[in-house]
Amino acid sequence: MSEPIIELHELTKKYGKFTAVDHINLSVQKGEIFGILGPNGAGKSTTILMMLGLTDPTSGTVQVCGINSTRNPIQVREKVGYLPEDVGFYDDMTGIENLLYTARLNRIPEANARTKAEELLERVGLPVDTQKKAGKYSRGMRQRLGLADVLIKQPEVIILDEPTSGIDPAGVQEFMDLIRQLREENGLTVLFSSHHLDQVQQICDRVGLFGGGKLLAEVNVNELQNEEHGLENMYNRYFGGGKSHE
Ligand SMILES: Nc1ncnc2c1ncn2[C@@H]1O[C@H](COP(=O)(O)OP(=O)(O)OP(=O)(O)O)[C@@H](O)[C@H]1O
Repeated sequence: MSEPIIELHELTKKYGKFTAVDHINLSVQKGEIFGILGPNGAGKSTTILMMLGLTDPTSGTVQVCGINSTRNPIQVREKVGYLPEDVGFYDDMTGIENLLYTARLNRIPEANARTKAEELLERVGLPVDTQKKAGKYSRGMRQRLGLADVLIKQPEVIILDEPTSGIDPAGVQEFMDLIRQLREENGLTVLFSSHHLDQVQQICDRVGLFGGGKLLAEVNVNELQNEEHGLENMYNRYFGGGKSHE
């Protein structure tokens, strides 16, 4: 049975006379991996910011886990983990120290926090007892630590913005497998915003194509399964252009 966990209704954001997000209606179901695709300036980030309650809509509504993000931004952020493209850490602290810091901010009891942090480091494939400071981590290690940092508060929804950029191909594959496992084992709902069409096609159940502030189409990725570049062809039908969407 499907159960909507993210619901946008006529969601609109204007900056002066400019409409960045234009009457978007969308329903993402619990346990779905939903892709957000579109060219620069399509309104993807603004939509995500409204989901997180970090910017207010001009009109329309956004609900996540049944909570109105605009009216109750703090409650929403307790349920939603957000991994931005460039994660910020305390660079002079180790991975586990960073996780414990986030755990304290989220009022996770100290005793549980250490066990949880160690479990998560293992889960994302980072060494548990290293003295290496986060400032010395490679890009791929930072993304893995970012994912652990998002997961420590046990969110119901995670929003990943270009999570694989700068990671080598083997690392990308591991990262994607991990996301899928998290959905399967924990019933996590994932919003995956990326310009990498092949990754989106590989991991997502459905994809929303954003353009000019509008949700132009919702694509069921299963229906493209037999087409090697199915999503890319579909993207090009809407937005034109060549192979790269970096
Ligand atoms: N604070 C702001 N003030 C004015 N205009 C803004 C503001 N934030 C975003 N915009 C405009 O709104 C439009 C949508 O921006 P948004 O960042 O949501 O696009 P995006 O799809 O996330 O793009 P990208 O792929 O480049 O991240 C853009 O034209 C942008 O210039």
